[in-house]
Amino acid sequence: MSAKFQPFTTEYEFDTGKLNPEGRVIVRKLSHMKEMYLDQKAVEERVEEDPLIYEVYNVELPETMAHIQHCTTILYPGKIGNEYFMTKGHYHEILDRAEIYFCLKGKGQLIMQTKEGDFKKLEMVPGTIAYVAPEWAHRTVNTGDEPFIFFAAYPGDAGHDYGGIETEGFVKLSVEENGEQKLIDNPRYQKV
Ligand SMILES: O=P(O)(O)OC[C@H]1O[C@](O)(CO)[C@@H](O)[C@@H]1O
Ligand SMILES: [Fe+2]
Repeated sequence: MSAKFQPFTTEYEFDTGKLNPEGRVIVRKLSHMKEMYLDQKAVEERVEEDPLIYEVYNVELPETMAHIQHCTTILYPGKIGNEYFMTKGHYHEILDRAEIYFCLKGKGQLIMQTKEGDFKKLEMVPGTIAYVAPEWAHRTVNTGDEPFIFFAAYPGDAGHDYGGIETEGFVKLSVEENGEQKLIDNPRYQKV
């Protein structure tokens, strides 16, 4: 009797950060996440141009606990107003599912929070392995001037819950002020 699922490899392309085969690709432009940036005037000014913010290359696997989802994310450099390009960010639908990030290129931040309002920021450069512990929502931010690329792996059944994050965002926002990166309180955030 043979196992139901066969082992396989996927190739990481060092120059682009893409996977081969590409798998399931998620493309997020500004128009897909307009309400997530604080400066809505800056959003309106940029939305016609609709900059590409990030792409995720997902190895296609069943969404069950038996599997380990894995993907690369290419988060482009840029800002909307003074807020750095970032991913949407999410809790896992099954809240206590963890995740591992491995930074491959560029530099950025991993910002995290719990439903109780705890907040944590980790800096990521090539070689950094970050552990997103169970119950922490996670978002990445590109604070550099080249693509920020990382590999992620997480339990197959974790799912994505964008709930409150789509409407009010994270506890803190990552912005540039006078040429310096800063975390500021998010005026829209309310503890659920
Ligand atoms: O789902 P979001 O928050 O838009 O961001 C995509 C992120 O989620 C993951 O696909 C998995 O949690 C990451 O690899 C990726 O960066
Ligand atoms: Fe996740």
